Amino acid sequence: MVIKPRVRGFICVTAHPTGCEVNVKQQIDYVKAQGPFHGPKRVLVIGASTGYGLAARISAAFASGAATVGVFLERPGEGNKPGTAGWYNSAAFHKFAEAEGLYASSVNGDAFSDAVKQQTIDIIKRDLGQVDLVVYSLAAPRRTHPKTGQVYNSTLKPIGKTLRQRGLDTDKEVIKENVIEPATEEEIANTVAVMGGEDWQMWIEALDQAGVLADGAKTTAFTYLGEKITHDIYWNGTIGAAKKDLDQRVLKIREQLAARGGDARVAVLKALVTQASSAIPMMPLYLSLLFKVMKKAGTHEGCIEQVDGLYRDSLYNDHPIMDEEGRLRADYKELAPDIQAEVAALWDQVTDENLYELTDFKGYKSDFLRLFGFGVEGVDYEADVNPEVPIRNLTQV
Ligand SMILES: NC(=O)c1ccc[n+]([C@@H]2O[C@H](COP(=O)([O-])OP(=O)(O)OC[C@H]3O[C@@H](n4cnc5c(N)ncnc54)[C@H](O)[C@@H]3O)[C@@H](O)[C@H]2O)c1
Repeated sequence: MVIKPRVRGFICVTAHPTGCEVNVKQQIDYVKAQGPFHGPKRVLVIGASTGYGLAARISAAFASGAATVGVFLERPGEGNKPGTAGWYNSAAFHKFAEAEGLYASSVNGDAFSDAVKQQTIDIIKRDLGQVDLVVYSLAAPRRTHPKTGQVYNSTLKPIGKTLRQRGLDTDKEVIKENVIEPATEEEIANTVAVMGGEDWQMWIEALDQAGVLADGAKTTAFTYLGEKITHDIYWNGTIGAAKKDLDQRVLKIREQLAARGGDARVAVLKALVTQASSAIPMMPLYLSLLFKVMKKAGTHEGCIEQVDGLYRDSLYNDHPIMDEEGRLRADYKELAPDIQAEVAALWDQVTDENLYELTDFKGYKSDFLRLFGFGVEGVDYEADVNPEVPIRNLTQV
């Protein structure tokens, strides 16, 4: 069948297998071009199919030669219905890894569940014995608590005040004002339950108890801090409350791993177009402006540059880039004062008419479509493709 993009708000409901494969290949080529680094050899990535988690898996495998186990929640193509981008990315990852003799195994299922944790532990025990790095890169809208069965939904709302903020309607391509009412206490708690650190901690505890964490094992979970422009909706909002929970929980996890020479760190990454971030109000406008300013400054980076840099400059570097809170920082180019000042100065000047001139909305849209394998150079989108693409060595839970 011929697969075309079908965009519904901040999601594209179709994905292109060939485009996704080329995207993965380009990321592999990027990390190889940086040369090998002395990193982890056995890696578990939770949230490994798209965005930052996929980049973490690619860099570990193709630049550090690691065997990888990936956990994700994706849907395969069936009949005339395309699968999700994360499915096709993972199929491509497995194919390229196998071609180079790199071990890869994946688990498709709910990472919050006990069943997926157990299955992952069984695979590690059977095939790798232990892992020396666990990357936690989940971004999920809801979580079923494994012990109580309670379902929590996360929200993206300010805390303590109504937020009126400019934003971009990406469908109609017009500037609009978003008015978002403050979150209730329950909404805050629910968002922390989904995107906070409890599940990360549960993973590390389960892995440790099962004896599959090697001596010296490290773990990292990703966060975003941002600057003034994004603070109301992000750092000081519901999602920020969840991210602050990571900062608390990491202390306990660090203590646990440090006892055997390991370490746990929250890593701060820059804002980018991913399936998770496009759902955040005002992010499309912020990102369009940020891309414009960072591209002009020559400091623009994507997921793979960020994460590959995080490994080399911090996670596997004797002199990591670390802030006073003990977080690893890969976001410093975004937060550079001149970059933020320019974005802030342009913020109120953007209109429907000058959108394409003042901002890099063109780049935003193209990055968004690329997430789903569309608009990728060299791909023939008129050609027939089979939406059913198998992932080798996949365990379905
Ligand atoms: N995108 C950004 O701008 C940005 C910036 C800084 C930090 N981060 C952080 O990076 C992390 C990853 O975000 P992303 O933007 O790469 O997101 P993403 O949407 O691209 O990836 C999310 C991953 O989680 C998996 N997933 C979701 N629900 C799952 C479930 N129930 N069980 C198993 N897997 C599940 C998906 O399959 C996918 O692999 C998040 O913690 C996010 O807050 C993102």
